[in-house]
Amino acid sequence: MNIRIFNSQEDLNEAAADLIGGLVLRNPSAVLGLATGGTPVGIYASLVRRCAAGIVRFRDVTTFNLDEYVGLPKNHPESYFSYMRKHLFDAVDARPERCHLPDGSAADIAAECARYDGLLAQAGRIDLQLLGIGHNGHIGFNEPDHALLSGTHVVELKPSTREANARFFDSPEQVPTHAITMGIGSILKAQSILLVARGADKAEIMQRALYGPITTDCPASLLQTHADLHVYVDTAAGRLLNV
Ligand SMILES: O=P(O)(O)OC[C@H]1O[C@](O)(CO)[C@@H](O)[C@@H]1O
Repeated sequence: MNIRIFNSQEDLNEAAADLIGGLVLRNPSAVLGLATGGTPVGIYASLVRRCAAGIVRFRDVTTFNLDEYVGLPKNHPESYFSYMRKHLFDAVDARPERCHLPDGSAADIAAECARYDGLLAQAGRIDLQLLGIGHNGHIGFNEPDHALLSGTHVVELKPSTREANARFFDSPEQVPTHAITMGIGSILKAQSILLVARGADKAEIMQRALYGPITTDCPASLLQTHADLHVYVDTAAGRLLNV
Protein backbone atom coordinates (compact mmCIF):
# COMPACT_ATOMS: atom_id res chain seq x y z
CA MET A 1 0.00 0.00 0.00
CA ASN A 2 1.41 3.36 -1.05
CA ILE A 3 0.02 6.15 1.14
CA ARG A 4 0.76 9.81 0.34
CA ILE A 5 -0.41 12.75 2.41
CA PHE A 6 -0.61 16.17 0.75
CA ASN A 7 -0.48 19.63 2.34
CA SER A 8 -2.61 21.25 -0.34
CA GLN A 9 -5.51 20.25 -2.53
CA GLU A 10 -3.51 21.38 -5.58
CA ASP A 11 -0.64 19.04 -4.76
CA LEU A 12 -3.06 16.16 -4.29
CA ASN A 13 -4.85 16.94 -7.56
CA GLU A 14 -1.59 17.18 -9.49
CA ALA A 15 -0.19 13.96 -8.02
CA ALA A 16 -3.40 12.07 -8.84
CA ALA A 17 -3.44 13.55 -12.35
CA ASP A 18 0.24 12.54 -12.71
CA LEU A 19 -0.69 8.95 -11.90
CA ILE A 20 -3.68 8.86 -14.27
CA GLY A 21 -2.10 11.01 -16.99
CA GLY A 22 1.18 9.09 -16.77
CA LEU A 23 -0.66 5.82 -17.35
CA VAL A 24 -2.46 7.28 -20.37
CA LEU A 25 0.82 8.61 -21.78
CA ARG A 26 2.40 5.17 -21.48
CA ASN A 27 -0.71 3.42 -22.75
CA PRO A 28 -2.97 5.66 -24.88
CA SER A 29 -5.65 2.96 -24.98
CA ALA A 30 -5.73 2.50 -21.21
CA VAL A 31 -8.96 1.46 -19.50
CA LEU A 32 -9.81 3.78 -16.60
CA GLY A 33 -12.34 3.20 -13.84
CA LEU A 34 -13.77 6.57 -12.83
CA ALA A 35 -15.56 7.96 -9.79
CA THR A 36 -17.91 10.85 -9.12
CA GLY A 37 -18.75 12.90 -6.02
CA GLY A 38 -16.86 15.92 -4.71
CA THR A 39 -13.51 14.17 -4.31
CA PRO A 40 -12.34 13.80 -7.94
CA VAL A 41 -13.46 17.20 -9.27
CA GLY A 42 -10.03 18.86 -8.92
CA ILE A 43 -8.28 15.82 -10.37
CA TYR A 44 -10.48 15.95 -13.47
CA ALA A 45 -9.80 19.70 -13.76
CA SER A 46 -6.08 18.99 -13.81
CA LEU A 47 -6.53 16.32 -16.50
CA VAL A 48 -8.60 18.78 -18.56
CA ARG A 49 -5.77 21.36 -18.35
CA ARG A 50 -3.22 18.74 -19.38
CA CYS A 51 -5.37 17.74 -22.34
CA ALA A 52 -5.79 21.40 -23.42
CA ALA A 53 -2.00 21.78 -23.24
CA GLY A 54 -1.56 18.69 -25.45
CA ILE A 55 0.17 16.77 -22.65
CA VAL A 56 -2.36 13.95 -22.50
CA ARG A 57 -4.98 12.63 -24.93
CA PHE A 58 -8.13 10.67 -24.19
CA ARG A 59 -9.10 9.74 -27.77
CA ASP A 60 -8.25 6.09 -27.35
CA VAL A 61 -8.96 5.75 -23.65
CA THR A 62 -11.90 3.61 -22.51
CA THR A 63 -13.64 4.56 -19.27
CA PHE A 64 -16.05 2.81 -16.93
CA ASN A 65 -17.81 4.75 -14.19
CA LEU A 66 -18.53 3.12 -10.90
CA ASP A 67 -22.16 4.01 -10.46
CA GLU A 68 -25.28 5.90 -11.40
CA TYR A 69 -28.50 6.85 -9.64
CA VAL A 70 -31.59 4.84 -10.53
CA GLY A 71 -34.49 6.86 -11.88
CA LEU A 72 -32.70 10.04 -12.95
CA PRO A 73 -32.84 10.75 -16.67
CA LYS A 74 -29.33 10.82 -18.17
CA ASN A 75 -29.56 14.57 -18.78
CA HIS A 76 -30.65 15.39 -15.20
CA PRO A 77 -28.05 17.86 -13.87
CA GLU A 78 -27.20 15.54 -10.95
CA SER A 79 -26.98 12.30 -12.90
CA TYR A 80 -23.45 10.95 -12.91
CA PHE A 81 -23.68 10.94 -16.71
CA SER A 82 -24.10 14.77 -16.61
CA TYR A 83 -21.36 15.06 -13.96
CA MET A 84 -18.86 13.19 -16.11
CA ARG A 85 -19.71 15.21 -19.23
CA LYS A 86 -19.31 18.44 -17.28
CA HIS A 87 -16.12 17.64 -15.40
CA LEU A 88 -14.25 15.52 -17.94
CA PHE A 89 -15.74 14.00 -21.07
CA ASP A 90 -16.92 17.19 -22.84
CA ALA A 91 -13.76 19.05 -21.88
CA VAL A 92 -11.27 16.55 -23.30
CA ASP A 93 -11.03 14.63 -26.56
CA ALA A 94 -12.74 11.52 -25.13
CA ARG A 95 -14.90 9.55 -27.55
CA PRO A 96 -18.45 9.13 -26.18
CA GLU A 97 -18.68 5.55 -27.44
CA ARG A 98 -15.72 4.64 -25.24
CA CYS A 99 -17.06 6.31 -22.08
CA HIS A 100 -19.34 3.95 -20.19
CA LEU A 101 -21.71 4.50 -17.28
CA PRO A 102 -24.56 2.34 -16.09
CA ASP A 103 -27.89 3.73 -17.36
CA GLY A 104 -30.01 4.43 -14.29
CA SER A 105 -33.00 5.29 -16.46
CA ALA A 106 -33.07 1.89 -18.19
CA ALA A 107 -36.53 0.27 -18.18
CA ASP A 108 -35.05 -3.11 -17.23
CA ILE A 109 -32.44 -2.44 -14.54
CA ALA A 110 -31.41 -6.10 -14.17
CA ALA A 111 -30.71 -6.25 -17.91
CA GLU A 112 -28.78 -2.98 -17.63
CA CYS A 113 -26.56 -4.45 -14.90
CA ALA A 114 -25.89 -7.49 -17.10
CA ARG A 115 -25.13 -5.22 -20.07
CA TYR A 116 -22.61 -3.27 -17.99
CA ASP A 117 -20.88 -6.43 -16.81
CA GLY A 118 -20.78 -7.57 -20.44
CA LEU A 119 -19.01 -4.34 -21.43
CA LEU A 120 -16.53 -4.75 -18.59
CA ALA A 121 -15.85 -8.33 -19.64
CA GLN A 122 -15.37 -7.23 -23.24
CA ALA A 123 -12.84 -4.58 -22.17
CA GLY A 124 -11.07 -7.36 -20.30
CA ARG A 125 -9.46 -5.18 -17.66
CA ILE A 126 -9.42 -1.90 -15.79
CA ASP A 127 -5.88 -0.59 -15.67
CA LEU A 128 -6.50 2.03 -12.98
CA GLN A 129 -9.57 2.47 -10.80
CA LEU A 130 -10.10 5.86 -9.18
CA LEU A 131 -12.13 5.74 -5.95
CA GLY A 132 -13.58 8.13 -3.40
CA ILE A 133 -14.92 6.84 -0.11
CA GLY A 134 -18.22 7.38 1.68
CA HIS A 135 -18.35 8.19 5.39
CA ASN A 136 -19.61 4.67 6.06
CA GLY A 137 -16.84 3.08 3.97
CA HIS A 138 -18.78 2.65 0.75
CA ILE A 139 -16.84 2.49 -2.49
CA GLY A 140 -18.80 3.00 -5.66
CA PHE A 141 -22.24 2.64 -4.12
CA ASN A 142 -21.36 -0.65 -2.39
CA GLU A 143 -22.90 0.09 0.99
CA PRO A 144 -21.99 -1.77 4.22
CA ASP A 145 -23.99 -5.00 4.39
CA HIS A 146 -23.75 -8.60 5.62
CA ALA A 147 -22.62 -9.60 2.12
CA LEU A 148 -21.15 -7.72 -0.84
CA LEU A 149 -21.80 -8.56 -4.47
CA SER A 150 -19.11 -9.06 -7.05
CA GLY A 151 -20.83 -7.80 -10.20
CA THR A 152 -22.90 -4.78 -11.16
CA HIS A 153 -26.13 -4.59 -9.17
CA VAL A 154 -28.79 -2.32 -7.71
CA VAL A 155 -28.40 -1.03 -4.16
CA GLU A 156 -30.69 0.80 -1.81
CA LEU A 157 -28.76 3.82 -0.58
CA LYS A 158 -28.30 4.22 3.17
CA PRO A 159 -30.03 7.26 4.69
CA SER A 160 -26.58 8.66 5.62
CA THR A 161 -25.41 8.37 1.98
CA ARG A 162 -28.54 10.16 0.73
CA GLU A 163 -27.97 12.82 3.39
CA ALA A 164 -24.33 13.29 2.37
CA ASN A 165 -25.31 13.65 -1.29
CA ALA A 166 -28.27 15.96 -0.57
CA ARG A 167 -25.86 18.89 -0.96
CA PHE A 168 -25.96 18.35 -4.70
CA PHE A 169 -29.78 18.46 -4.93
CA ASP A 170 -32.37 21.18 -4.25
CA SER A 171 -33.86 19.16 -1.39
CA PRO A 172 -32.92 15.91 0.42
CA GLU A 173 -36.07 14.14 -0.84
CA GLN A 174 -34.83 14.55 -4.39
CA VAL A 175 -31.80 12.28 -3.79
CA PRO A 176 -32.66 8.96 -5.45
CA THR A 177 -33.22 6.01 -3.13
CA HIS A 178 -31.42 3.47 -5.32
CA ALA A 179 -28.36 3.29 -7.52
CA ILE A 180 -26.64 0.91 -9.89
CA THR A 181 -23.08 0.18 -8.84
CA MET A 182 -20.17 -1.80 -10.12
CA GLY A 183 -19.57 -4.64 -7.67
CA ILE A 184 -16.68 -5.09 -5.29
CA GLY A 185 -15.32 -7.94 -7.42
CA SER A 186 -15.04 -5.69 -10.47
CA ILE A 187 -13.37 -2.96 -8.41
CA LEU A 188 -10.82 -5.32 -6.87
CA LYS A 189 -9.98 -6.81 -10.28
CA ALA A 190 -8.50 -3.48 -11.41
CA GLN A 191 -4.77 -3.67 -12.01
CA SER A 192 -4.15 -0.59 -9.80
CA ILE A 193 -6.42 1.39 -7.52
CA LEU A 194 -6.14 5.03 -6.47
CA LEU A 195 -8.23 5.80 -3.38
CA VAL A 196 -8.59 9.52 -2.67
CA ALA A 197 -10.05 11.23 0.42
CA ARG A 198 -10.19 14.83 1.54
CA GLY A 199 -11.30 16.56 4.73
CA ALA A 200 -11.38 15.87 8.48
CA ASP A 201 -14.75 14.11 8.18
CA LYS A 202 -13.02 11.29 6.25
CA ALA A 203 -10.18 10.71 8.77
CA GLU A 204 -11.90 8.03 10.86
CA ILE A 205 -13.27 6.03 7.96
CA MET A 206 -9.85 6.09 6.28
CA GLN A 207 -8.30 4.65 9.43
CA ARG A 208 -10.99 1.94 9.59
CA ALA A 209 -10.66 1.19 5.88
CA LEU A 210 -6.88 0.83 5.85
CA TYR A 211 -6.10 -0.59 9.31
CA GLY A 212 -9.37 -1.98 10.64
CA PRO A 213 -10.70 -5.50 10.22
CA ILE A 214 -11.48 -6.56 6.65
CA THR A 215 -15.24 -6.70 6.80
CA THR A 216 -18.30 -6.16 4.62
CA ASP A 217 -19.38 -3.63 7.28
CA CYS A 218 -16.72 -1.37 5.78
CA PRO A 219 -16.55 -2.19 2.05
CA ALA A 220 -13.41 -0.07 1.58
CA SER A 221 -11.57 -2.37 4.04
CA LEU A 222 -11.48 -4.99 1.26
CA LEU A 223 -9.01 -2.70 -0.51
CA GLN A 224 -6.41 -3.93 2.01
CA THR A 225 -6.33 -7.15 -0.02
CA HIS A 226 -5.37 -5.38 -3.25
CA ALA A 227 -1.82 -5.77 -4.53
CA ASP A 228 -1.40 -2.26 -5.96
CA LEU A 229 -3.33 0.21 -3.82
CA HIS A 230 -2.37 3.90 -3.87
CA VAL A 231 -3.94 6.14 -1.24
CA TYR A 232 -3.79 9.92 -1.69
CA VAL A 233 -5.22 12.05 1.09
CA ASP A 234 -4.99 15.61 2.34
CA THR A 235 -3.55 16.21 5.81
CA ALA A 236 -7.03 16.33 7.38
CA ALA A 237 -8.22 13.01 5.95
CA GLY A 238 -4.79 11.46 6.65
CA ARG A 239 -4.65 12.58 10.30
CA LEU A 240 -5.02 9.02 11.67
CA LEU A 241 -2.86 7.23 9.10
CA ASN A 242 0.68 6.06 9.80
CA VAL A 243 3.05 7.23 7.13
O1 LIG B 1 -16.45 12.41 -2.93
P1 LIG B 1 -17.62 12.51 -2.02
O2 LIG B 1 -18.65 13.47 -2.54
O3 LIG B 1 -17.26 12.73 -0.61
O4 LIG B 1 -18.32 11.08 -2.09
C1 LIG B 1 -17.68 9.91 -1.69
C2 LIG B 1 -18.14 8.77 -2.52
O5 LIG B 1 -19.55 8.71 -2.49
C3 LIG B 1 -20.09 8.74 -3.78
O6 LIG B 1 -20.52 10.05 -4.02
C4 LIG B 1 -21.21 7.80 -3.97
O7 LIG B 1 -20.76 6.57 -4.25
C5 LIG B 1 -18.94 8.39 -4.68
O8 LIG B 1 -19.19 8.82 -5.97
C6 LIG B 1 -17.78 8.96 -3.98
O9 LIG B 1 -16.64 8.29 -4.30
